[in-house]
Amino acid sequence: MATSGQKEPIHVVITGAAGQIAYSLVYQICNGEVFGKDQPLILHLLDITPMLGVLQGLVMEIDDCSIPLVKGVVTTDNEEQAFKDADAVFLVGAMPRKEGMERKDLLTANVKIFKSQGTAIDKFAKKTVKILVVGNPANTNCLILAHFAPSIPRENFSCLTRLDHNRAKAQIASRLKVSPDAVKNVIIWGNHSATQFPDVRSATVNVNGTDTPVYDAIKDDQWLKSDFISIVQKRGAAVIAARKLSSAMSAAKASCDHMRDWWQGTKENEWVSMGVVSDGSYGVEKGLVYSYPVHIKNGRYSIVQGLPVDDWARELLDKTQKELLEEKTDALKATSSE
Ligand SMILES: NC(=O)C1=CN([C@@H]2O[C@H](COP(=O)(O)OP(=O)(O)OC[C@H]3O[C@@H](n4cnc5c(N)ncnc54)[C@H](O)[C@@H]3O)[C@@H](O)[C@H]2O)C=CC1
Ligand SMILES: O=C([O-])CC(=O)C(=O)O
Repeated sequence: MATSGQKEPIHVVITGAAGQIAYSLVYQICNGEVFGKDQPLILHLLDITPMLGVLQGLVMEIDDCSIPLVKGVVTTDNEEQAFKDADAVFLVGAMPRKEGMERKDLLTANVKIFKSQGTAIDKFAKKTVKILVVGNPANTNCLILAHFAPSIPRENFSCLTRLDHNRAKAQIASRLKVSPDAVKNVIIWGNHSATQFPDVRSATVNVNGTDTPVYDAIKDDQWLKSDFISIVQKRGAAVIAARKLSSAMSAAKASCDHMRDWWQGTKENEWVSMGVVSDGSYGVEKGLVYSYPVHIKNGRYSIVQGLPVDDWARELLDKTQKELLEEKTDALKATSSE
């Protein structure tokens, strides 16, 4: 029971808790950066049975951080125990890709995890649960999760494209030698894959106190329409080539940005990118998990409407949708054959 004046703890689930992203994620969640400095929480850490010993080490470290907001930690290899009464879920547990692979090469192995976890979330989580899928291929894993959790409202499902969003901001900021927080309203459209469309046609950058369109500030349309897009699309692969492991610190930071904004709201007149269940906006098939620009208020996102789509943009929006439709077919096939 919470003492008077203190909020009740919320139940926060992290899957793949023994892995590398989770190792960077746990502290940021526990210290109040995501759910608020006055929001106590109970952590539910799920991983597969052989990793339970590693989770014990993680719990020792959480204890040793001595963070007042942490009111309990549950470690488990059992999905019912993990998702019971969940308020917020970070689905990180899945195989990462190795050099030379595309994220969709992980589909057959990973999508089964999301069928099983969708079924468990449907039964055991709160109906208000906010779900973020990080494990790749993130959009299609999220689609499968939602498919197997029909009692959870569609707007409670999302996947991570905030890392791509942050990468796009960082590239623009570095080119203009300004701080990344001077760059606003970049968009990642579509799939968290090499077909995504990083779009800065509506983005602005604050230079000497004035918000200026990124295209006017950069003054190099050719770079913005080719190299910039390809750098952001292939950044994950570049990190793997250098580190021999996929992005973890930046993925954890982006996961926290995503959930914090969903929980606490976006700034007035600013949007962020989130993979969400499409309502048909921008000519995308209803039900696909597609990354859009979103505003968030009172814990609910709305897709930013009315942005211009010229022929060049239409082609890029359709190309990434086409890949998602192919992934959907493969994923439904892989999950129906059991
Ligand atoms: N959407 C995005 O922007 C990004 C997504 N990722 C993806 O995140 C996922 C995790 O990456 P890392 O932490 O680096 O991998 P990792 O291999 O270090 O950790 C994955 C963890 O998941 C666990 N796991 C496997 N099956 C599980 C199951 N059924 N239930 C619970 N846990 C399970 C593993 O035992 C392992 O501890 C990968 O699929 C990776 O590709 C990575 C970076 C960015
Ligand atoms: O590239 C990968 O496989 C990991 C990932 O999703 C990213 O870094 O964006």
